[in-house]
Amino acid sequence: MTPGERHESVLSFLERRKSVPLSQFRGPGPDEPTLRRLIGIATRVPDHGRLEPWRFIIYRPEHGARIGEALAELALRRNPQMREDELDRERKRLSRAPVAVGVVSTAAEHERIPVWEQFLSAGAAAMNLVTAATAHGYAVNWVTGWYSDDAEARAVLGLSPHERMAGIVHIGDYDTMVPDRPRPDTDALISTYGGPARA
Ligand SMILES: Cc1cc2nc3c(=O)[nH]c(=O)nc-3n(C[C@H](O)[C@H](O)[C@H](O)COP(=O)(O)O)c2cc1C
Repeated sequence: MTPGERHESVLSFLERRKSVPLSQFRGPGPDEPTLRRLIGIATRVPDHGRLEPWRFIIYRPEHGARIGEALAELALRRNPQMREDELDRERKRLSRAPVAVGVVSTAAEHERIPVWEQFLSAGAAAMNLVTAATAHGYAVNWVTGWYSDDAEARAVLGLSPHERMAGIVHIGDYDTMVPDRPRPDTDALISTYGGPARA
């Protein structure tokens, strides 16, 4: 990267990037070296204080099936009225894609760096993983769920009590381009501000 060097193909890619519905995922998805490269790119994010307040858990479908079973058991304990189709959804949560990567926020109180900023860095890492995997040609979808807000469920997913799941990034192959969803009206989101009015 040199000053002023323009990466037009990257800009054009970012203008078109979109997620693929999980129903369209198929194998084989990334092999281990490719996945590790993508996760390496995910770590290349702004990180105030260089705390590295994130880590990554790789869930392959064979492990995802076992974890899903435990999640379904827990979900049933939380809500004994759950229907069988809902339980089945829990069972399959981590085995719907060739690989799912848990982007874990390890944020902790720090004398100088707010926890909020550490959370944001984990979100940036998750987005970098989404972008990198999409750029590699994979189907990608960033999902969270009730398990992120449930301490026992987080333990089932391999998290320590103080950790939070920023997102589970599903990665696989796909065959069909999906239509884009409506995108925000950027002009409506942008303003300029010159400071408070003087009395
Ligand atoms: C933190 C976070 C959590 C999400 N969790 C879910 C989820 O649990 N279920 C879901 O269907 N979509 C979820 N999404 C949205 C999907 O990623 C969605 O497919 C995405 O917004 C599509 O937009 P894109 O095409 O710009 O990637 C989540 C998004 C974010 C940022």
